[in-house]
Amino acid sequence: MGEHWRSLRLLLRTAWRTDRWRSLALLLEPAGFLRFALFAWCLKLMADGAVRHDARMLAAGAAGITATRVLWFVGLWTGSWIRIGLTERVGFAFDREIARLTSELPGVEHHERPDIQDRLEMLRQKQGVLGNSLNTLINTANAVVAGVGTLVALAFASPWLLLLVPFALPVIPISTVQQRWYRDAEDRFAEPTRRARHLRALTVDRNAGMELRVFGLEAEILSRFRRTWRESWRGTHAADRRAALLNSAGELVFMAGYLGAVLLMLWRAGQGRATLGEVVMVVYLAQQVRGAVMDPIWKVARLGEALRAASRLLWLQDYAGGVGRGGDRPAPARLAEGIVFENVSFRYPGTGRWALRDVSFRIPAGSVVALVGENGAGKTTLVKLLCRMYEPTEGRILVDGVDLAGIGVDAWRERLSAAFQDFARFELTAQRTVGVGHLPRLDDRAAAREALERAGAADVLTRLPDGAESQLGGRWEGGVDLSTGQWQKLALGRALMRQDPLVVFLDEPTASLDAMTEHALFERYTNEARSGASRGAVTLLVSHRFSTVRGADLILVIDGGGVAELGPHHELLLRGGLYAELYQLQARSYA
Ligand SMILES: Nc1ncnc2c1ncn2[C@@H]1O[C@H](COP(=O)(O)OP(=O)(O)OP(=O)(O)O)[C@@H](O)[C@H]1O
Repeated sequence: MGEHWRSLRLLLRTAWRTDRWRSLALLLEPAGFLRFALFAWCLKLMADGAVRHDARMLAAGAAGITATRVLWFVGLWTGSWIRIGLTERVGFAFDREIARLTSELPGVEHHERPDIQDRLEMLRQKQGVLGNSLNTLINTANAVVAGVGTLVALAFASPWLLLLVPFALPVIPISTVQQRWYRDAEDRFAEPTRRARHLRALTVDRNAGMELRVFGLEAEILSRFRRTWRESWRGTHAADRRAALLNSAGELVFMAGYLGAVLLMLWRAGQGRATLGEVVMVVYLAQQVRGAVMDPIWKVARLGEALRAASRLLWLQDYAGGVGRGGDRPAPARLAEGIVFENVSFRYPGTGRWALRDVSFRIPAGSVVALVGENGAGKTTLVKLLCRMYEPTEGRILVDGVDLAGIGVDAWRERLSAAFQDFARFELTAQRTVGVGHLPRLDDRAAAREALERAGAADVLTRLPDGAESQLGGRWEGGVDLSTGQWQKLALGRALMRQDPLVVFLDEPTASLDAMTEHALFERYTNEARSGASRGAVTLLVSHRFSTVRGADLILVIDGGGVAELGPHHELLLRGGLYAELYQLQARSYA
């Protein structure tokens, strides 16, 4: 219940902050829902006026009916106008909040943990419900006012008629049970739903398109998509079927009560204890009783769905609020000693396996270090820890003797630069695709050109129709498609935009380039890094190409999540350990 109140407060607070005047105006709308009771009362006046040949009574009833209809139309028109405007704004406010929370999360845990992915997927699915939640809240208030008005009018005609209410009551347990079924189905089938979306995304993914065709996977993916989608809907369909059966049973019970109420009024009229007007009023109102009881309950159930969606947003707010952003120390202006890993161990959240175990080593200030090791050894994990995508499970990372955890995440990130194997394809102009590497110089033509030249990637611009101003991405008007290698070159240029990074990560950033180009690029990077040595900047390169790696000052060999060897190329060769073995294996295959 406490969670529901929090969700309701979130909803009202968002509406209030979004548009105060519209929020206030909306409070008036429920008052218009007394119209059912007023309408029935006017019908009674008309019928009694006709029987008694009382023209004034008849005219008052007719005028009342006309007035309630006119008021209803005016209220509906202005109410909808206000409501649509406010609902759109509130929906947008929620969309913006979700985007803000997910994009401002400091790490990538939410991208990589399946349980968080499931929750985010559910939130995404319910984004529409959440956007419409204010509408649902007002509908609920309207239904409650209409229901109470109808019941009061009935009691006024004959208190006995309130006996009809219990016939409509089975809807309460029915609705509670139905809600539980739907919620269980939602939670149980979140995983297949996410999988179905992934498969659907694969069918339209440009990168996957080639492989799907070469391997003849289209039919297989489609059939898996169909199966998974069906599986994901199985729970909801089963809940739908069971809900429909229960609703029919509830309907039968109410019909019995309604017939009883009409018979009671006819009997009373026969005894001369009720007027024709009262009979008409009851025939009209009695059929509203089910709505008077059920509508608020249904609307409350819908509101429950909206509140559950809001509670998922609250969960995201709590989750985002609970993720630390490090201490408040600034990043050092320069590195004097270097970076030390002190007994660092790391387990990805939600897994029982150590990705890194008791890792200790030192990267001297101003050095270029290559990370090598077999697939899954832990190289990228090490890079992620240094980028602060995750914090070590055990141990410490020291930057010039200061615990990295005590430095603010944002302050630290401002001093990093990186190019990754899974680089982003920012479909902006070529200038900005590079410029986002250092936002203050987003549109600085000279800076972007210089960064591209230093990355050996200036040729990409010369091949574009409008040079740096060319729009990238084939799906945009006049947009140009680039090859993977060209995209990668722009990503490399981006990594050189920041002027004074303390650490530069190159995590297989040249995987789409040939070995010669990679070698030449790395040499250039090494020179770059050494020119930054005055600030003590460190470059960390992850590569599987030993011809490239050998130029580094130090080579860190990772094996099974631990440090196997550390030293310069010639030393490691002489040592005849894992590095020497891997190096010679690759050299022989090249020969
Ligand atoms: N998000 C994740 N969640 C759980 N385990 C992960 C995650 N990412 C990596 N791992 C596991 O951590 C270990 C180290 O992975 P990592 O990506 O660091 O290897 P790597 O040396 O960079 O490999 P590669 O050369 O293939 O890129 C592997 O066993 C991998 O399965």
